[in-house]
Amino acid sequence: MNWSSGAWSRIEGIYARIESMSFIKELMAGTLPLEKFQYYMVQDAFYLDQFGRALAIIGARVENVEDSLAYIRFAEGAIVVEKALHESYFESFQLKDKGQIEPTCHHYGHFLKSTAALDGIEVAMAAVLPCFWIYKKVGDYIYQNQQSGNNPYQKWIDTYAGEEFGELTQRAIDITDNIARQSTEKQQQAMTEAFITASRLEYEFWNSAYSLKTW
Ligand SMILES: Cc1ncc(CN)c(N)n1
Repeated sequence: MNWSSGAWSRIEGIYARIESMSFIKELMAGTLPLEKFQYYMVQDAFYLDQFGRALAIIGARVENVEDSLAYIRFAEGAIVVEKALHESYFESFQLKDKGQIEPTCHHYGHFLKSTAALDGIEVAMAAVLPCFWIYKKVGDYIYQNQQSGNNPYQKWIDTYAGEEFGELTQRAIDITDNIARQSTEKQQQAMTEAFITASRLEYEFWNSAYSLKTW
């Protein structure tokens, strides 16, 4: 069995809880209060900045040149493509003040950057994987189950349910599985721990947006 299949089986409970979160249900129905989506977007702009840097650190550290290039491209994608989605929402909300980073985003971003910089490269790759994989799953889940055709959050849904994001996700899974094959059992366990932590933080990220959590 690939490392990724085993790791995903460890987060099935967390993922099931994500699908049934109020934030996700209301996003799917298009009824999520704008205030909660705006909070999420502001925090996510801070998040993407940190996620992009974590990916760039991995790109700089990984030995294989093709893998290095892949992570550098992932970093570019997070900063350019996903941020463009945010900019379009900021524009339509006429949001000028980009606010401040709140506790969950602060914790998650720093977890990713410190793991990318200080842990084994295989652990760093495992830590960033839920950021791709959970979003792809959630995007597909919403896309396949949404009822209303007039959803203000459709652009967000289409981005993560889209083919392009699916290809990036698969590439990240494949590279991480490949490095897991070259890792010891102890290293693989550390990878799984990092994968679980990041998945918990994905849950907390949406949860904190729903409760508008501040310092
Ligand atoms: C918190 C979070 N995690 C993941 C993604 C998708 N890269 C995102 N935009 N925001």
